Amino acid sequence: MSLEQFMKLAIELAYDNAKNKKGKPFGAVIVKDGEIVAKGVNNVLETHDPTAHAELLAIRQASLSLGTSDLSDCELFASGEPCPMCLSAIYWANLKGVYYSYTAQEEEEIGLGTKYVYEQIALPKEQRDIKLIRLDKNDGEKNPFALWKEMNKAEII
Ligand SMILES: Nc1nc2[nH]cnc2c(=O)[nH]1
Repeated sequence: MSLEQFMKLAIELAYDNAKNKKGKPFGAVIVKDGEIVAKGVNNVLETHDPTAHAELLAIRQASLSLGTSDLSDCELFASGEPCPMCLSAIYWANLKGVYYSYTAQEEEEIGLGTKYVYEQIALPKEQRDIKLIRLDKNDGEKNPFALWKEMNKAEII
C-alpha cells in the first residue's frame, strides 16, 4: 500500500468512528515494513477515558502486538494532526515518521483543537492554568529512585 492508501484508511476509520458515534473523528494506522501492525480510533466518548485518542490507542496496540515499546521501525498515519499528549507518546515510542492530513487549524475550526494545550505547555510552569505543586518527599526507607539506581548500577553512567 502507498502512503496515500494508509492515510485514506486512517481517514475512513475516523469517519466511521464519528458516524457510529463511538468517538471523535480521528483514526490512526501504524505501519512496519509496509504492513499494518495496528489501528486506532478515538474512543473517548464510548469509554469516558480522556486519553483514548486514536494515535495513543494505535501505539498501545502496536507495542503490545510487536512486544516492544520501541517503535523506531514504524510509521504512524494519523487522520488529524496529533495533540501534545499523542505527540509525547510518539516521542516515547520513538516512531520514525508521522503523517497527518487534517491540520491543527482545521481541528480548531470544528471545536476539536488542542492549541490551548500547546500554549499551556510552552508557558513557564508557574504561569499555567493547572498548577504543578511540589511537595516534600516523604519516602522513608522506600526511595524508588535510589532503588532504581541500585538495580541498574551497571547501565547508569
Ligand atoms: N489527532 C487527534 N486529535 C484529537 N483531538 C481530540 N481527540 C483526538 C484524537 O484522537 N486525535
